[in-house]
Amino acid sequence: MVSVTVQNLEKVFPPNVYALRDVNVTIKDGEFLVVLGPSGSGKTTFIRCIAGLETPTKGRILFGDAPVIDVERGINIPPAKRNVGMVFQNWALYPHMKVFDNIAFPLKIKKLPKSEIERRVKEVAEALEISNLLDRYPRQLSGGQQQRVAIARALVKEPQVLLMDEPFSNLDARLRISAREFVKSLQRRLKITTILVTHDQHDAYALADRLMVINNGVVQQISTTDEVLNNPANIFVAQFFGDPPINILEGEGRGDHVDLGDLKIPIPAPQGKLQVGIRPTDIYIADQPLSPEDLELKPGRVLLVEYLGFTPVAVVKWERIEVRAVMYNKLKEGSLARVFLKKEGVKLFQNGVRIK
Ligand SMILES: Nc1ncnc2c1ncn2[C@@H]1O[C@H](COP(=O)(O)OP(=O)(O)OP(=O)(O)O)[C@@H](O)[C@H]1O
Repeated sequence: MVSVTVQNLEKVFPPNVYALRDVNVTIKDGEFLVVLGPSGSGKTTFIRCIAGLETPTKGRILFGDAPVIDVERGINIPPAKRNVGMVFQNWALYPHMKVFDNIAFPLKIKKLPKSEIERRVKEVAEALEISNLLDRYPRQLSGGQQQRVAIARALVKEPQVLLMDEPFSNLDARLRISAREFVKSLQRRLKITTILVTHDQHDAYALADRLMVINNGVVQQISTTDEVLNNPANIFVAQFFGDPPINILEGEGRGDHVDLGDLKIPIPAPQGKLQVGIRPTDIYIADQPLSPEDLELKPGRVLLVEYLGFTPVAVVKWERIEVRAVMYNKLKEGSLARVFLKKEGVKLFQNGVRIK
């Protein structure tokens, strides 16, 4: 396997759409990188540039030490010679071919001997637990099975790099979870350098060794999922990654505290307007503090109790401000609640950029 190094990558679509701006990232040998961003952020363009299906306007990409594209030096290795496996959003199986032939297709193009093709298709089918499906047509398979066939077809070439573009988007919620587990354990087993693109933060959280968050073609942050969650680089990242979503409140820095109007939080903060980010897991309703360091705020009114996953989260209101807070007791809507804050979880932003 290889590392993938992306340097100063830019893609401008005519007349003037900047799909990618100066992207720099190195994906280590055997690493699982997830690229997370909203619709239109440049994710597909990024992965297609790596596959060779799109030609960047600037920059270079190396597999190990070897450039597969270097715009300035005029190097552009065609997709078939890059030895990448690609799984597309719609899986792109050939409907008129049986599973065996779908998987065998990339090897037939390479004109490998029949016996070799047979051996490799059987091997990959076994690894993906679809040996019993080789005689069926794609329409005779469930979504999860079709996805495995698409992955088998990507892997049968024994690629150096596996690229997956929204591979779970056609699966229902339950299948999605088992498909994620499957992809993760397969990647661990094969130790194949993998880049997966998704707009779904749950995919990202479940799969990524490292996460690259992108918006408007600009990389916002590249780090482990925990680091992105606990130390988001800016407000966009803080709001885009995290479930339940982070509370963002307008405040005023006053040196030794932040003034939120209804509440004053005793943490050091530069003078002036700022935004305060508090994850619902860092502000909670309970009968007593979970830890002696946690700060008790003024009691707030429980406006609403909602369930995010199976976790009860309350919308708490003071005079003006409202936040979502995890709930550890069974208070009814309308009750006055004791509210506690984990001060170390409070994040401060100025002009959208993280300052603390
Ligand atoms: N062939 C093209 N011609 C012109 N503009 C394009 C082309 N392909 C993509 N774009 C534009 O480039 C930007 C990035 O698109 P891209 O498909 O990479 O985003 P994405 O993050 O993958 O989005 P989605 O999640 O919706 O698939 C968008 O503004 C898109 O409209």
